[in-house]
This record gives sequence, structure tokens and C-alpha cells, in this order.
Amino acid sequence: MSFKLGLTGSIGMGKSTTAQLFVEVGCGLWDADAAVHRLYDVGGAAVSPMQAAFPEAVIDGSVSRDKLKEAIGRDSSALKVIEEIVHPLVAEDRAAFIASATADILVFDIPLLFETGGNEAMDAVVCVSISAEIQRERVLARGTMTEAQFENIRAKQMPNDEKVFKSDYVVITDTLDHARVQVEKIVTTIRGQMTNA
Ligand SMILES: CC(C)(COP(=O)(O)OP(=O)(O)OC[C@H]1O[C@@H](n2cnc3c(N)ncnc32)[C@H](O)[C@@H]1O)[C@@H](O)C(=O)NCCC(=O)NCCS
Ligand SMILES: Nc1ncnc2c1ncn2[C@@H]1O[C@H](COP(=O)(O)OP(=O)(O)OP(=O)(O)O)[C@@H](O)[C@H]1O
Repeated sequence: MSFKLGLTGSIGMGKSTTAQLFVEVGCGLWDADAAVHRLYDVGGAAVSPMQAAFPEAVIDGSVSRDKLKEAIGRDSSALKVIEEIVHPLVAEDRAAFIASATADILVFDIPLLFETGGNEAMDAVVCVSISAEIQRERVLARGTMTEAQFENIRAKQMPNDEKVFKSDYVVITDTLDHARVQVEKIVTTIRGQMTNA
């Protein structure tokens, strides 16, 4: 039985980057955002329900994230409708990954792990963390969201301090080298616990 390690943190705090560091030391990885991308892509399971709820957001057979962001910008309750479509499909994708995975530690990169209660299915949780100032700089530097879109998403997420408090491990994402050292230590600790169990 693999060890299930949840990886979470607020938008732009470094989940995807840290997830790759876990892969470098032999962990399996399931990425919720990547699952959403598959679901929105041509042939993905979210396309048809999204077509019914937001017809303007389906273009050439795939879901346009820009159109969804426009819909959320017009009416922030649209995000709830989107989540009701997406979250059950994401859960199915995750179950299929667990059924086929072979690594000793499986990392689940899930932005809304605590918000959706997904932490209860994990053996331990890691939270990435950085100051709110650096978070904002990093997200806006990507150039994929306006400041208003960023604030709208951030307002929906549990505050970072609370996520850190609820987590078993924290990775400070100030530099890549520092993050790598912290990841190696966490993996060594978990592997030690697994051999002693
Ligand atoms: C809002 C959308 C259109 C923005 O797309 P975009 O490509 O610009 O951003 P991306 O998907 O990379 O998300 C960036 C970050 O925003 C945060 N975020 C995304 N969706 C949500 C949400 N429903 N609630 C809170 N935060 C969210 C996460 O931290 C995520 O990593 C898109 O995220 C979406 O369709 N979200 C709904 C699905 C969902 O809930 N995904 C979360 C993981 S299951
Ligand atoms: N340890 C680190 N040291 C320096 N920069 C980092 C580190 N981790 C992440 N970053 C930078 O911060 C930005 C956001 O990182 P990343 O995309 O991993 O965050 P995320 O939490 O997955 O974001 P989102 O919630 O939007 O999906 C990127 O520009 C990345 O290069």
C-alpha cells in the first residue's frame, strides 16, 4: 500500500515546482490542475456538461479557461457551478491513478485539498508557503491573470496560515535549493516511518 501525501498551498505558492522535487526523489505524482486540463481538452469528460452550463465557453470542442474566467468575472457564483461539474470528475481521475500507481509514496498536488476535505483521504499533508507579497508578484509575473482575477481566486481559498497550521509538513519556497532540501528531509522521514511500521 503506497503512502498518500497531499501537497497543497495557496495560488502561486509553489505547489507544481515542489511537486517536481518529489518526483526527482522517486515519488509518484497526481496533479489536480493537470486533471482539470485533461477534462477540459477535446474529448474530455467536462466538455459536454460545460457546454450545457456555459455554451460560450466551449470552443472547437474544448473548454476555454479564458471564457470561464470571463464568466466568473461577470458573476463570481459561476465558479461554484464550474466546481460542481469539475470536482466529481476530478475525483474519478484520482481514483484511477491510485488504482494503477506503483511508487512507495504518492504525492497529490491539490490546490483545494483542505477546502474540499480531501486531506482526510491522505496519510499526511505538506503545505508550500511564501509571503503574500512574493505570492502576488509571482502570480502577476506569469501574466495569465489580472489582479482582480487573482484576488477573486485568493478570496475563495483558505488563508495560508490556516493551511500551514493544519499540515504535517511545510516547505518554504524561497529558493529552489532550500525547497529541495526540505523535500528530501520529508521523504526520508516518511520512508523511515514506512520501514519501521
Ligand atoms: C478558474 C479557472 C478557469 C482559471 O484557469 P487558469 O488556467 O487561469 O488558472 P489555473 O487553472 O492554472 O488555476 C490557478 C490556481 O487557481 C486556483 N484555483 C483554481 N480553481 C479554483 C477554485 N475553484 N477555487 C479556488 N482556487 C482555485 C488554484 O490554486 C490553481 O492552482 C480554472 O482554474 C478552473 O476552471 N477552475 C475550476 C476547477 C477547479 O476547481 N480547479 C481546482 C483544482 S480541482
Ligand atoms: N522554491 C522556489 N524558489 C523560487 N521560486 C519558486 C519556488 N517555487 C516556486 N517558485 C516560483 O513561483 C511561481 C509559482 O510556482 P508554481 O507554479 O509551482 O506554484 P503553484 O502553487 O503550483 O501555482 P498555482 O496555484 O497557480 O497552480 C513560479 O514562477 C515558480 O518558478
